[in-house]
Amino acid sequence: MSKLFRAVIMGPPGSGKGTISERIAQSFGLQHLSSGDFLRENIAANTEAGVLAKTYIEKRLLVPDHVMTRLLLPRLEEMTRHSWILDGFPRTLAQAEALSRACELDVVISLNIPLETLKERLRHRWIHPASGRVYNLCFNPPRVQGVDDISGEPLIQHEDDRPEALVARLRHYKDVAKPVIDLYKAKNILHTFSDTDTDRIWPHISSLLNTKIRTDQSSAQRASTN
Ligand SMILES: Nc1ncnc2c1ncn2[C@@H]1O[C@H](COP(=O)(O)OP(=O)(O)OP(=O)(O)O)[C@@H](O)[C@H]1O
Ligand SMILES: Nc1nc2c(ncn2[C@H]2C[C@H](O)[C@@H](COP(=O)(O)OP(=O)(O)O)O2)c(=O)[nH]1
Repeated sequence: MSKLFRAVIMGPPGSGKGTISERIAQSFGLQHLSSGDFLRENIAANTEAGVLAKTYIEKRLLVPDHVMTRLLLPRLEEMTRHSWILDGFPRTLAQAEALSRACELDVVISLNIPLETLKERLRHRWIHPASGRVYNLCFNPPRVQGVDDISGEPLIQHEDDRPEALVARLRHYKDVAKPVIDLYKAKNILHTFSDTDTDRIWPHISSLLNTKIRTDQSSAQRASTN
C-alpha cells in the first residue's frame, strides 16, 4: 500500500483554505476535512459537543480547545487508512500540540494573502449558513444571486466579514496562529505561499504536493521491497 499523506492548511479568514483544500482533494485524492464543516455536522445532529460548540460559534468565538480536540481527534482516528488535508484545525498551539501527539504531519501549507485582497474577497463573500458553502460574487458566484446552488435557500453575509471588522479578526488570527506557525517551522514542514490570487498560488502548491507525494510513495515502495 502507498504511504498515507497528511497535510494541514492554515491562513487568515478568506485566504482560500476551503477553495484550495477542495482543489487538493480533487487533484490528489486526499480527503478534505474541514473543522467548520465538522462542527456544523455536529450542530445539525444535536450532539453534546455540537450544542456546546454552537454557543461559541454564534458569538463568533473560537470553540474551546478541549471541545475541538475531543471532537476532531476521534474523527482523525477513523481516517487511519486515508490521506487527508485538514482545514481549520489546528488554530491554536494547544490544538497543534494535541494533533502532534495523535499523528505525524507531512506538510503544512500556510497562505499569506495581502490584507487589501482579504478585505475585497470577504466583502463579496456570501455563505449558506447550514452547510458552510461559500460563494464570491466575482470568483465563484452562485447560479442565482443570493441563493444556495444546492438547497435553494438564501445566502447570508457575516457581519464580521465587513472590512471594518476584518482588521481586528486578522490581528486575532495572527496572534493565535504565530506559535502554531513557529512550531511547524521548527519541525521543517511549513510551506508558505504569498500572492493575491488562488489561481497563481495553485500551481506552486500542486507542484509541492506532486513532489512530496511521489517521493514519499517511492521511498515507501523501496522500504517494502527491502
Ligand atoms: N480549530 C478550531 N478551533 C476553534 N474553533 C473553531 C475551529 N474551527 C472552527 N471553529 C469555529 O467554527 C466556526 C466556523 O468555522 P469555519 O472555519 O467554517 O469559518 P470561519 O471561522 O468563518 O473561517 P474563515 O473565515 O477562515 O473561513 C469558527 O468561527 C469558530 O467559531
Ligand atoms: N476574487 C477571488 N476570490 C477568491 C479567490 N480565491 C478564493 N476566493 C473567494 C472564495 C470565497 O468567497 C472567499 C474566501 O475563500 P475561502 O476558500 O472560503 O477561504 P477560507 O476562509 O476558507 O480561508 O474568497 C481568488 O483568487 N480571487
